[in-house]
Amino acid sequence: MPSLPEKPVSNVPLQLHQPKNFRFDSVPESHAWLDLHDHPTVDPTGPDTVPLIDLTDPKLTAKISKACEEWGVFQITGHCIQPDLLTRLEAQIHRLFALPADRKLKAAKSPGDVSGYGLVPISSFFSKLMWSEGFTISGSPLHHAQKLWPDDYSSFCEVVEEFDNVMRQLGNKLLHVILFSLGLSKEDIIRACPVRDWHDMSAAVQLNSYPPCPDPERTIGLAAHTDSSFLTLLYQNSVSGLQVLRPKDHTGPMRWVTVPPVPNTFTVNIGDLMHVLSNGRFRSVMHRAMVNPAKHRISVGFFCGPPMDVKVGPINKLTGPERGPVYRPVTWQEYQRLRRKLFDKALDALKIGEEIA
Ligand SMILES: C=C1C[C@]23C[C@@]1(O)CC[C@H]2[C@@]12CCC[C@@](C)(C(=O)O1)[C@H]2[C@@H]3C(=O)O
Ligand SMILES: O=C(O)CCC(=O)C(=O)O
Ligand SMILES: [Fe+2]
Repeated sequence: MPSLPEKPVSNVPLQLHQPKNFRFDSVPESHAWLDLHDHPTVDPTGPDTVPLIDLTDPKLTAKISKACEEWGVFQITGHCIQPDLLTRLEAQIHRLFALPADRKLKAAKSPGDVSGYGLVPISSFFSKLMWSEGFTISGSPLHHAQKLWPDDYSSFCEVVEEFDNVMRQLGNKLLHVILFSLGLSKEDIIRACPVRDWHDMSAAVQLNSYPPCPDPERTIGLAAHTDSSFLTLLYQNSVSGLQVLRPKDHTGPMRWVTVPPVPNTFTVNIGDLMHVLSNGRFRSVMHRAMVNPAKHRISVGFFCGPPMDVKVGPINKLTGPERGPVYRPVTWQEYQRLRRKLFDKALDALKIGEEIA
C-alpha cells in the first residue's frame, strides 16, 4: 500500500500534470510507477470470472448475496438504462476531454471543492501522477459546463442530468436488493435504510479518461483503492482496464482479476459505507484501472451514498451477541474527510475501540 510521498502531487500546479494532453512517446518519470506488479494479473476465466447478474432473474437475491459476500463486485444486465443514453454520454465525455488543456483548466476544481476538472482526491497519497484525466460532478454540472463551452453547454448538462436521474433510481433499487440479500425483511429495510427513496440519495458522477499509453506496464490509470460510497455503478466503454483484487483462496494466491467490458452492463462494487452498514459482511473491494497501448478508455463512476447529514453505522439486526457492532456511525462527509487524511486506513479507524482520528 502507498506510503506518503515526499512531495504530494497535489502541490504540483495542475497545468503541469498532463503536459501536451498525454502526447508522449514514452512514459515520463513523473508518471512511472513502481510496485504495479505486487500481485499477478489473471484472465477472467473459470472461478476468476466476476459474476454477471440479470436484475430480472427470479434468483436475484441469492445471486446478489453470493456475489457481495464472495467478490464485493458484480456486473448487471436487465437494468433499464437505455443504450442510447450511454452513447450520448460517451460522446459528451469525448467532447470534454478533447478540449485544449487551457479550456479544461477553466473548469478546474477550486480548492476544497468536489466538482470540476482535476486530480482525484486519492492522488495526494502518491508521488507519481496517474495516466488519466478526471472530471467530477456533484450537484448541477451547469457552472463548470459554462466554463468549458460558454456558447454550447446545454447538451452536456442535459445528458448528465438525465444520466444522474436514472442512475439514482437504479442505485436505489440495487441498494434495497443488497440490503434484502443480507436477510433483512422489507420492514427492517424501511427502518434501517438511510436512503428512503431515490430523491434523497447523495450521488456523484466521476468521468474518467485514460488516453492510450506507449508503455502501459510502467504506469497506472487509477491507483488501487476502495470507494467510500455505499455502492458504485461503473460504466466502461469497450476498452478493458478495470481490475479487482481477489484474496488468496483455495484456487490461487492474491491476484488482480480483469473485469471485462460487457456491452450494456454496469459493474457494481461495494464501497466502504456498505461495508460499515453490513457490519463487515459485505466487504468493500479494492480495484484499479490499467491503461491500453492503443485505445482510449473512458469510464463513468456513479457513487451512491446516504444523504450527507445522515450517520451510517452497522444495522442493528446485523449485530448480535456473537458479533457486536464493529464500526462507529459516520456521515459520508465525515468519512470522506477521514479518507483524505488516512486513505486506506480510514475504514480501520472507524473500528470501535481503534479510533485514531
Ligand atoms: C463522492 C465521491 C467519491 C470519490 C470522492 C467524491 O467526492 C468524488 C470523486 C470520487 C473518487 C473517484 C475516483 C476514486 C476515488 C477514491 C477518488 O479519489 O475520487 C473516489 C472517491 C471516493 O470513493 O471516496
Ligand atoms: O475506470 C475504472 O475502471 C475505475 C474507475 C474507478 O474506480 C472510480 O472512478 O472510482
Ligand atoms: Fe473506484
